[in-house]
Amino acid sequence: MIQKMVIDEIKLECGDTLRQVEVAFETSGTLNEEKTNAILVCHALTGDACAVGDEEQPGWWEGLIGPGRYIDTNKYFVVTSNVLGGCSGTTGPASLNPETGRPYGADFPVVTIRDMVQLQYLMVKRLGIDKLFAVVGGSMGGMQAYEWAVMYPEMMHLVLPIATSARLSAIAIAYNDVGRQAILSDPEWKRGHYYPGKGPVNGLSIARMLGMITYRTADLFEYRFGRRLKDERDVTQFDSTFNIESYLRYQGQKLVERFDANSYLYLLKAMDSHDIGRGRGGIKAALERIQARVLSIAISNDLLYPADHQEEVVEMLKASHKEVEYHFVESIYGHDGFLVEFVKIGPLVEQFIEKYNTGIFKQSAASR
Ligand SMILES: CC(=O)SCCNC(=O)CCNC(=O)[C@H](O)C(C)(C)COP(=O)(O)OP(=O)(O)OC[C@H]1O[C@@H](n2cnc3c(N)ncnc32)[C@H](O)[C@@H]1OP(=O)(O)O
Ligand SMILES: N[C@@H](CCO)C(=O)O
Repeated sequence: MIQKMVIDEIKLECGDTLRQVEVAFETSGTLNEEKTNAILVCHALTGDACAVGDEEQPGWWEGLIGPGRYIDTNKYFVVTSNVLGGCSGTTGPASLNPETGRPYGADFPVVTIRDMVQLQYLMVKRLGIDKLFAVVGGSMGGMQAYEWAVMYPEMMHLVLPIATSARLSAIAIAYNDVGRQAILSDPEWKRGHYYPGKGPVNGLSIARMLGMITYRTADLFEYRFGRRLKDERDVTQFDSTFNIESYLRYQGQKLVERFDANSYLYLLKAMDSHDIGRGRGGIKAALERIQARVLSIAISNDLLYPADHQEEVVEMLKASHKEVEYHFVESIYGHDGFLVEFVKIGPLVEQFIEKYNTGIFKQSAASR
């Protein structure tokens, strides 16, 4: 079940201060008496706080987390929150600005991955947790996991960045900008002040279509759709549609129904700004701060977060004598493998966290 808390204020990297910040979060499992069994899960671009879910709403990582699953909620207390700037319960551009009583729209301040993590830190502290057992996340969630380990090195024992990197690649920034331009050039964007209207749904839908191409692979599309047409029309007809086109359009429409275009723009910007070395003397210097043991997982054919970028970070961690484990997972999905390949990723996550849990936390009687 999704809960809410309000954080009085947060000072952002851009210099602005946000007040009365709402945070939507989900908890699963039981926090032990010593408050040592908490795992924070960070979500990707269009994710939300519903990672584990319940009977009413499936969670986007329910294949990985739950009772008796790879991250076992009979043992661990799992917390997930919607990110700052999001549109699923946490304060974002569609929220009411307490100073004007109107939605922020494009007046919402620029937020970074570091700002998201700072808000999560305030939430975790409010929950009475002084040290997390682990922080885990995929994609933009993995960016947050890296930032957690750098910003609050004493706050966790383990960090598990998956399908991500320490800095956003040029190709990912490039794709982000095409998505952004699709939204900005939609006349319904109205300079970001389109509420209570639906806003630039066409632009957002096109941005998602492009996004989906980057989250998957050519092999997957070839295997699933090939050159099959959606209906019996001949390919020489102007309005003939290939199955892959119909699939992408469907995915575009589906996102429009659950996501706010301004949030999409702000989260893309946050991803673009992601570089753990920014203002810290470079990535290697930033990694020096990390105290947690690291499990890094890369996925084959990840167009946005190529394995060699992740391997580069792993080598830097090793050179700094950090404890780090690295795995390369083969997947026809490419980047989105982190949302699908539970049978491959799950055992790696489980073995890593179970290897270190002895002595770090004692299972409370209630959770045995
Ligand atoms: C970490 C995060 O927070 S990210 C947020 C996670 N995102 C979500 O949970 C929502 C987005 N969902 C997804 O990205 C995917 O569903 C995943 C990754 C969870 C699973 O991927 P897949 O099993 O490959 O699903 P896929 O991408 O093929 O989509 C299937 C949908 O496409 C539809 N579809 C398939 N082929 C076609 C076609 N030719 N034409 C139109 N629609 C099609 C299916 O009917 C199905 O519809 P439904 O979603 O309404 O049931
Ligand atoms: N499917 C993921 C891709 C970005 O990691 C999402 O929609 O957030």
